[in-house]
Amino acid sequence: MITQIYGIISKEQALACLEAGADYIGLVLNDSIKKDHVMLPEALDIFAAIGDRAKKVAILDLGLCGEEAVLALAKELRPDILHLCGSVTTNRDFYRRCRQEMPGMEIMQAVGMVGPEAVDFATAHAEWADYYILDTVKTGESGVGAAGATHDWNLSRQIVEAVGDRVKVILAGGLGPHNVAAAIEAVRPYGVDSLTMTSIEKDGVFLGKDVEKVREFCRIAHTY
Ligand SMILES: O=C(O)c1ccccc1N[C@@H]1O[C@H](COP(=O)(O)O)[C@@H](O)[C@H]1O
Repeated sequence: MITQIYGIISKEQALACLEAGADYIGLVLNDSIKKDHVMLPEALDIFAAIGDRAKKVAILDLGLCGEEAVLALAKELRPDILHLCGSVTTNRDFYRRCRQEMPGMEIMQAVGMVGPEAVDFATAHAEWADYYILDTVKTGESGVGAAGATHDWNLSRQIVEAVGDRVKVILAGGLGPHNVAAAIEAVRPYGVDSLTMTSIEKDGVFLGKDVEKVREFCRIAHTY
């Protein structure tokens, strides 16, 4: 079972999460819901510090970004995995362009777990993406993720059963040390992801990662 840790805003935090057991490290460029984003120079610094010790994952499509801007940013940052969860719609031509212009970069498509239609979406697009990240949608938000809340794991399980032999499925949404074992037992995904429940926030302001919670999250997930 792989672990993906989001909310990385400095190279020190990236290295601490690596040491705590993160297999994939995620960051958000330019804009974010929780203000856990970084700008390009910091992102380049963080990815350089990680090197090949973890998969480097990036969300580039929040805010006003369109497909051209996302591709241009991807060419500069060169993530191992492009995580699509915001304004760039699921578009087969865009996926093709990513593969042609950024060979080797994998695509992680967010699936908003809003209801049974998520299972239909995941089944219909299974040959497009390398990964699905099954994530919660916060009421009133246009993107998928950073909700800090779980969703219906029965639907997630249905997606793993339907496409898990073709797409690597990562479960996200409100996961932390307190519930990751139950989530894995219920869904049996390829990996698990955490932002809010392994972070420090004060009065709704994101302050960084809680490395001991990251360590516990990774320890539990790695027993599977
Ligand atoms: O990390 C963010 O700021 C972010 C912003 C917009 C969409 C998605 C984002 N992050 C992804 O959401 C998951 C789940 O978050 P949580 O654990 O429920 O708070 C996070 O790990 C990222 O994959």
